[in-house]
Amino acid sequence: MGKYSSEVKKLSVEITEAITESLGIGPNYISKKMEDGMQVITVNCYPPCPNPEIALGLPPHSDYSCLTIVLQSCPGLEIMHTGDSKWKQVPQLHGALQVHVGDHFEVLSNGLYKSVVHRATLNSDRTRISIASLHSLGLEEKMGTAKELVSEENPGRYSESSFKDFLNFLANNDLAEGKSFINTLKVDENNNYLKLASALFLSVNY
Ligand SMILES: O=C(O)CCC(=O)C(=O)O
Ligand SMILES: [Fe+2]
Repeated sequence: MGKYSSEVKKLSVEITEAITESLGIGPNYISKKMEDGMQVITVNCYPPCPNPEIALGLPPHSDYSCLTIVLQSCPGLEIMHTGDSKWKQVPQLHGALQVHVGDHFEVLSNGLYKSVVHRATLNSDRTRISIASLHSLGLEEKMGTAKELVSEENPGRYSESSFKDFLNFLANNDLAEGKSFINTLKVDENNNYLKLASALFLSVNY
């Protein structure tokens, strides 16, 4: 398990570098912070369920992390397809890892990367085990939107937050009731329109 954790940690830093490079802010934008950041590993065990269609292993949620790497023993992980809002099963490929973007990369990228809503379903005949490795900045380190991705025409859409802020959210909200951390970070769209309108108004007058 120790070897697995350190290998997925290295992988998370490499993926982080590819993501920030794809955003045009360079591969080293937060790679050091991720290297020094938090890694939380959850080992989930879902026993068989005689009526899997009326129960869930884990309710729909997105992870607070920057990114999450999942290894599953058999199918069960489903992701919400943003195009048609339908659940899609993540196929079981021997030894394959599922990587999904978490809330903090949605914030960093100002919404260019979307946090993946996912859930775990149950099987009728077998126990399912999954190992999820969640990678983020340090416990109290705030993740905000990269200032390079914010402009007057494209205002910041999220307020900053840390892993600790998420833990406080979790202490007061039930994910099973559909409460979503990322929704609490979204800056009021109307507020942004007002800012944009007043900026345009000022520049017209100027
Ligand atoms: O069991 C799974 O495949 C998903 C686990 C998960 O979403 C989590 O631990 O956050
Ligand atoms: Fe998750």
